[in-house]
Amino acid sequence: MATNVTTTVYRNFINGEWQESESAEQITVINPADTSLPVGQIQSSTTADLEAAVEAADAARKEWRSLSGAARGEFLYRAAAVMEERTEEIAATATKEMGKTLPEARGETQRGIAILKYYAAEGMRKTGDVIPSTDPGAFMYTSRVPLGVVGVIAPWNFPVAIPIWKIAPALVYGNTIVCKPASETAITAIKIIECFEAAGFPKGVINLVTGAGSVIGKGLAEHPKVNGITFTGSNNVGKGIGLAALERGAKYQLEMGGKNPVIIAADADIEQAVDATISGAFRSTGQKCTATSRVIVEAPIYDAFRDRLIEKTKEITIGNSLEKDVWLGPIASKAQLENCLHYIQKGMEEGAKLILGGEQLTDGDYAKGFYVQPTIFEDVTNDMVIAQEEIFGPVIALIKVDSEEQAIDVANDVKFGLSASIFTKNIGRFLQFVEDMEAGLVRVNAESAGVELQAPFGGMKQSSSHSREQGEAAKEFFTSIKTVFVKG
Ligand SMILES: NC(=O)c1ccc[n+]([C@@H]2O[C@H](COP(=O)([O-])OP(=O)(O)OC[C@H]3O[C@@H](n4cnc5c(N)ncnc54)[C@H](O)[C@@H]3O)[C@@H](O)[C@H]2O)c1
Ligand SMILES: O=CCCC(=O)C(=O)O
Repeated sequence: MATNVTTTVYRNFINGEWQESESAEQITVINPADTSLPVGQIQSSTTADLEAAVEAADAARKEWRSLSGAARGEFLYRAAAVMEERTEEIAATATKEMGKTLPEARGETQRGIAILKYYAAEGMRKTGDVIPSTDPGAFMYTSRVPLGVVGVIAPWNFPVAIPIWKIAPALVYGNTIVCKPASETAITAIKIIECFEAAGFPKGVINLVTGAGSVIGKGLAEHPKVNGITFTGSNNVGKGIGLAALERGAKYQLEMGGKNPVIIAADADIEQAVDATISGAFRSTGQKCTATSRVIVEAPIYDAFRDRLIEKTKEITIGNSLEKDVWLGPIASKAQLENCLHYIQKGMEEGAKLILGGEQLTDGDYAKGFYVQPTIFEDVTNDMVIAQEEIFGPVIALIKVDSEEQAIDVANDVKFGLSASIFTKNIGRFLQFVEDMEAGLVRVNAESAGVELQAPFGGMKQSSSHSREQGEAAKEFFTSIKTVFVKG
C-alpha cells in the first residue's frame, strides 16, 4: 500500500452539510491501474451516521413533495448544467477509481447528464388518468404519490450512470433520498452529489453516506423510515436486501447479475459479429451487467468466426486507463481480479480449452495494478461453471451448436435473463429470437451491451425483481398510484 502519499479526505453529505463520520475512521479508495496512487479517503460510516441521514431525508419529505414536478425538474436541470462544467473531472475520477478507459468514463458522464435532463422534463408529464365511474354523479381519477424516503444502493461498474438513473427519477417524482455508493467508486458519487448541492436542492432532500455495504447498505434495507430501496448489484446481496424490505413491507427494486449470450447464426456477417463480440465482452474489462460472456456459434461458421475473434482480440492494447491508446484497463479491484482468475482456473479444470489469454499481467507497470489478459475458452458445454455463473471479467465461453433450436435452448439455459443478442440477416430468424429469448434486453446485429436511457431496462428470471428502470418505466417504482373517487 502507498506510504507518505497525502490524499484528500471526502465526507458524507447529510442534511445539506459535508460531515465526517462519527467513527472518525476512513476507507482508502485505491486506483486499480496503480495502487501506489490512492484516489482518496472516504468515511467509514456507522449506523449513527445513517440514522442522521434518514432523519434528514424524512424531515425534508413534506416540503419537497409539495413542489410541482416541474419545479423539482428545474433543480435537475441546474444539476446537469453544473455536471457539464465538471465532466472531465468526474470522468477522470471514475477512471481512477474503477479502471474503465477515459473515453468510456467521459461518455458515461455525458450519459449521466442526459439522464438528469430526461427526468427534469419528466416533471412536466401527467401523473394520472381520468377513468369514467359507473356512477354518473361521480368523478374518478388516478394520481401518483412519492414513496417517501428512498434508499439508493449502487454498484461500482457504472459509477456515474447508475446512481443518477436511480436518483434523478426518485427526486423528480417527489421522493427524498439517502444514497450509499459502492466504496470502490464513492469519490465519483461524492462529486456527483457536489453538483446536486451546487444546484441548490433544499437541505435533507439528498443525502450520501459512504461505508461498508454490510453496515450502511444493510442499514438502509432494514430502516423503518426508508420507504423504498432501489438496488443494483450482485444476486447474493440483492436477495438479502429484498428479504429485508419484504419483511417490513417496504417497496424494493433489485437489478442484478447476467450471463449474457450472443448467438452467431450461420448467415452472420463475421466481421460485424466479431467486432461486436469483442466490444460486448471486453469493453469496460468485461465488467458490465450486459457484457457478453457466452458466444453461441452455429457449426458452419464456427472455425471462421473463432479464428477471426482470436486474431482481432490479440490487437487489444492493455494498460493504465488514463493513457490515450489503452483499450482495456485493469480489473476494478483485487477481489474482482482474484474472482476472475478463479473462474479461468475453473474453466481449465472442468475441461474447457483455453485458446487465448488466461494470465494475470505482472511485468513492468502491470505489477502496480490488477491486469488480466482478455481470455477465450472453446469446447465449452453449457453445463460448465464458466457457462453458468457470472464472472464479471474479460472472459468468453465459446459454445458450438448444430441448429437454430439448439442455439436458443442453450442461450436460455441459465438462471439469468438480462441481455442477449443475435447476428443474422434472416428476418424470420431474428423475430423468432426476439420472441423466444428470455431476457429483458434483446438486440439484433448489435452487441449485448448498450442501454439507452429513454427505454425501460431490467432483467428477467434471476437478473431482477422484475420492475424496470429508466425511461418512463422508472415512474412505476418511484411512485404509488392512488385511485380517487369523488361524489358531488
Ligand atoms: N442489472 C443491472 O442493471 C446491473 C448493473 C450493474 C451491475 N450489476 C451487477 O452488480 C454486480 C457488480 O457490482 P458490485 O460488485 O458493486 O455488487 P455488490 O452486490 O457487491 O455491491 C452492490 C452495492 O451493494 C452494497 N452492499 C454490499 N453488501 C451489502 C449488504 N449486505 N447489504 C446492503 N448493501 C450491500 C455495496 O456496498 C454496493 O454499494 C454484478 O453482479 C453485476 O452484474 C447489475
Ligand atoms: O452494468 C450494467 C449497465 C449496462 C449498461 O448501462 C450498458 O450496457 O450500457
